[in-house]
Amino acid sequence: MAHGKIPATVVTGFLGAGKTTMIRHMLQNAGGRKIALIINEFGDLGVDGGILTGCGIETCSEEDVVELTNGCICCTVADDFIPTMTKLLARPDRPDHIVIETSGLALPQPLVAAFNWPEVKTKVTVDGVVTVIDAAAVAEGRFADDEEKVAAQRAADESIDHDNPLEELFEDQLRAADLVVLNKADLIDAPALEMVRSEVSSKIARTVRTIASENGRLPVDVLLGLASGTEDLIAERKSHHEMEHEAGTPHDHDHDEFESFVVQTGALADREGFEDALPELLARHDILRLKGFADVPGKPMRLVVQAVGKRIETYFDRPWKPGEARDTRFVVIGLHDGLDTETKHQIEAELSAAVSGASRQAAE
Ligand SMILES: Nc1nc2c(ncn2[C@@H]2O[C@H](COP(=O)(O)OP(=O)(O)OP(=O)(O)O)[C@@H](O)[C@H]2O)c(=O)[nH]1
Repeated sequence: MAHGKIPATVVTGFLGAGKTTMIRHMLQNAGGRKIALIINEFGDLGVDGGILTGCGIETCSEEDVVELTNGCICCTVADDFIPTMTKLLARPDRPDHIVIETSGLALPQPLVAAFNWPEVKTKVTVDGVVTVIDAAAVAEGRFADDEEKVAAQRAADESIDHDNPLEELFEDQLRAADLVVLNKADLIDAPALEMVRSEVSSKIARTVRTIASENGRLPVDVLLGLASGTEDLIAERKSHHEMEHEAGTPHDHDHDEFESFVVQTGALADREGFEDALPELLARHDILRLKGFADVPGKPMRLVVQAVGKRIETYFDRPWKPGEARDTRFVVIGLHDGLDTETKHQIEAELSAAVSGASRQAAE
């Protein structure tokens, strides 16, 4: 597109739903489109940016990835997102499309609303909000089990309205959607998938397209080119937070509900033992998500570690660069209440033991 507004796609979705995997597939199949990627990463370590820039795709140069590392878009739109966008738009090589991956913990509404800011509105339009969900998790009822109870409680008592923030966040992400991707369809059967589809539809007042995917492998034309102009529609897709404000019950919108911290350990001496130990370690401390990179001695490649619930995945993504520190670092994300300083130290010690193989030796 030589002139006119640049379309921007906002990819949102819960932790570990498969946003990065989908975007990576999209970049690999961009079909000549020049896509600029903005990543809003929760935590100190831009792991998703690292994974995407490490993908080795010709069309995906490191300069095209811009990371916002200081927290949720919702709180940093003014001082972080807008300048990033302005900088991107000032570049001589205009992208054909902008893709923004939001943090798994961000509300999409404020971000989409930010496209109405004067500096941005004249140059960019929101092509669509694509919400990726982990259909396998939803099929297990992970965001649905207490729904009625919570709704009833909320109606009865405003002061407990954040008792189930994960579920609210999930619903807010669905409400903002122009397209919902039911990812991880490979992990469930057809009836379960249909159940998830109708549950998703029941949470969205409008008719929104849903599409099943495995590892985010969807034709790029399905994801890009929705031409929704969502910035003009987002006021109708209110989040719980916005509705509560309008109801005149301002509350402490506290991102401290979630907490992330970075753990740096020694090199990964015992990959198998580490993978075996990890699910229990995460469950023991109610960790929502762990991801990072590891140095496996003797291997020229960097090992990516991904963990969501019981599912652990490790793979080598790219060689360590000359001069790059072969660090082993993980971002750990959990609920704020469950992560006091003592617990963090405990997690750090347990991760170090698992990485070094000490925990396996102790068990034997
Ligand atoms: N079985 C299966 N696994 C998947 C699928 N899509 C993604 N995964 C895996 O799920 C994990 C999380 O995927 P990501 O793409 O990192 O998820 P994300 O939404 O970017 O996660 P956050 O960055 O934490 O918000 C990875 O281990 C993926 O390989 C899928 O369709 N099926």
